[in-house]
Amino acid sequence: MTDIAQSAPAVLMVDDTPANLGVLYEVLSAAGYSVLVAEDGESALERAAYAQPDLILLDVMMPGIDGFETCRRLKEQPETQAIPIIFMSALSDTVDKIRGLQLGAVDYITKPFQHEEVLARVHTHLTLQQLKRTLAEREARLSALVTSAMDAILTFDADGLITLFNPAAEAMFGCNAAEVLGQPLDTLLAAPLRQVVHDYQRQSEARLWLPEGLQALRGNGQPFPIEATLSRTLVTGQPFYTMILRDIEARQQAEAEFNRLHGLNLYLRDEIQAEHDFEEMIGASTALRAVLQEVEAVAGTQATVLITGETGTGKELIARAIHNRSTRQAKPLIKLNCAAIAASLAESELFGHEKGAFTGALTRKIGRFELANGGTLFLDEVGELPLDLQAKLLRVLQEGEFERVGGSQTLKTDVRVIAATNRDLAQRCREGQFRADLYYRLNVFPVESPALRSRREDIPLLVRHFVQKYAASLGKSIDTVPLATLARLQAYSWPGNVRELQHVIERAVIISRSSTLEFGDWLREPTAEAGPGKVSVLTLEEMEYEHILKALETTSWRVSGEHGAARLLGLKPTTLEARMKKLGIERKRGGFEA
Ligand SMILES: Nc1ncnc2c1ncn2[C@@H]1O[C@H](COP(=O)(O)OP(=O)(O)OP(=O)(O)O)[C@@H](O)[C@H]1O
Repeated sequence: MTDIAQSAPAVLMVDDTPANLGVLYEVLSAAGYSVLVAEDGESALERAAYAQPDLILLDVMMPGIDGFETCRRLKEQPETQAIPIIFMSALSDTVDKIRGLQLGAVDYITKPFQHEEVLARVHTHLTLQQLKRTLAEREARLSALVTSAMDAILTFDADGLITLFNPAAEAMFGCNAAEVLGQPLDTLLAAPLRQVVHDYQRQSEARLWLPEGLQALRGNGQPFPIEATLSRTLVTGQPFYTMILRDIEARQQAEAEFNRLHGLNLYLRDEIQAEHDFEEMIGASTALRAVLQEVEAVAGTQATVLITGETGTGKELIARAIHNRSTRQAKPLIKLNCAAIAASLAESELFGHEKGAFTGALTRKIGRFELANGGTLFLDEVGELPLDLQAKLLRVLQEGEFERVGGSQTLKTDVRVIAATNRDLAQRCREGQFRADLYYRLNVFPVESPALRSRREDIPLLVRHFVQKYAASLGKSIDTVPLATLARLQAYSWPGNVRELQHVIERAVIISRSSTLEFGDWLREPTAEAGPGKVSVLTLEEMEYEHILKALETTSWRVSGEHGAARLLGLKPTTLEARMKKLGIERKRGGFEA
C-alpha cells in the first residue's frame, strides 16, 4: 500500500461485534494499513476527530447512535467531514444504501464480505482521496500564484469572454472581477491590440509575446501602454486563452525622466566644458609658472587642496586645472559657492535633504557631496561656511560619511575636496570664526594664487587673450592695442585682478569701432590723486574701502547688474557684498539697489 502515501494509511473500523473487528483487523493489518478500532458511534466520533484516519469503515447497526447518525455527525464536524466513509451492513436493502450515500458515505460493503472486496474498495477510496487532496493542493497553489501575481492575469474562452480576472488585473484596469467576468475581452483592448488578439486566435502558435507599442483600455476607457504574453491551452478539446499583462506607463515615464536627466546631465557637462575647459591659464610669469607646477604636482594625488588669493585671481581656474589633470577628470567637478547660499540652506546644498525634512522640502534633494561622488567638490569662499556646517564638513573629510537633512541613513561618498578662499583663514581661526581642525584638514596642500599686480608681466598676454576672445564673440577684428593703453593697464593696481581686467577689456572691445582697441577713462586708482609717496601710507584695506565706495557712488549704489559696482570692480556681487560688510560700508538709505 506504499503507493498510496508515504506512511501507512490509517483506517478506522467501527463495529459493535468484536469478532468482526478481529477478522477485519487481521486482513487490513496484513495489507499494511495502520488500523484503529471503535465499538460504537460515540467512541468512533471521538477517535476520528483525534486520530484523523484516512478512511472509516462504519457498521450500520450499532447500539446507541447507529451508523447513519454517526456518519451524519462525522460529516457535520469540520475536522472529520473530508474523511471518506464506507458503510458495512448485513442489510442489502437499497433504501439503506441510498440513505448512507445521501449522508455523505462514498461506498457500501455488504456483509458477509469477501476479504479481497474489502481490500479493493478500501484501496480505491484511499487512492481517490489522495488524488483529491493533491488536486486541492495544486488548485490552492495555483490560485495563490494568480492572486498574488504582480502582473495582470486574465483568461478568456474561444468566444473572447473573460473567465478569470486576478486582483492585479482589477487594480490595473480599475474594475472589479465581478463586473468583467463573462464580458467580452475586446472592451478592455484598444483597436490595434484587439486585432492582434483576434489574429492570434486564428493562428496555431502556442505562445505570443507582445512587446511594448500596444495599448489596453482601463475600465473608464483610458488607454495605457502594456507589454503582454498570450498563450493557448486546450481544455476538453476547446481552446482556452491566458493573457498576462504588464502596465508599462510608469516605466515609460521613468525612462523618459531618466533620459531627460541624462540629457540634462550631458548638457550641463558640455556647458561646463565649454565655459571652462578651454579657459587656459594665461600667463608666463615666474609666479604663475610656480602655481602651475604645484597644480601638476598635486593633481595626481587625492590630497585636499586649499587655494588662497585675492578675488578674481583665478582660484576657480586653478581648481578646475587640478581636477582636469587628476584621475577623477572623467567624473564631475561640482562647485558650491559658500558665500552665495543662505546659511539655512547651506547644509541641504552640501548634503541634500529628504522629502519633508523642512517646510518647502517637497521632494528629496541630492546634495553636492552626492553629486560629486567619484569626482571633485570645489568649495569656493569656504571661509564663509557657517560654524555648525564646518563640523559636518570635517566629518565628511575625515570619514567620508554624512546624512541627508532629515534622513537617518548614513551615506558614504568618495569626493576630493578643493577649497578656495580670499580670506585669511588662520586669522579667522584666531577670531573663532573658523574651526582650526578644519583649517588644518583643508590646508593639506596650500596653493597661493598670486595677485595680478605682483605679476604685471602677464598683463600683455592676458590683454591679448581677452581682446581676441571678445572680438571673436562680437564678430570684430581688433589687432592693435596702443602702447599707451598697455602702459596704463600695466600701471594699474588691479584690486579685482584678472576678473577686473577681463571686464574692462570686454568693455573696450564693445566700444571699439576699428581694428585698434579703444580704451576709456575707466581705471581709477583709489589713491591716484594722493601721489606715489602717499600710497604707502594707506593700508590695503583703506585703499579697498575707498575704491569700493567710489564705485558705489559712481553707480548710485547699485551693486549688481550691467551698471552695478560689482561689474565695475570686476567682482561677483556676492563677493562685493561680503567685502562691504567686512569693511563696514553701509547701504545708503533709499538710494541703494541690490
Ligand atoms: N590666468 C588666467 N588666464 C585666463 N583667465 C583667467 C586667469 N585667471 C583668472 N582668469 C579669469 O578671471 C575670471 C575670474 O577667475 P576665477 O573665478 O577663477 O577667480 P577666483 O579667484 O576664483 O575669484 P573669486 O575669489 O571672486 O571667486 C574668470 O573668468 C577666469 O576665467
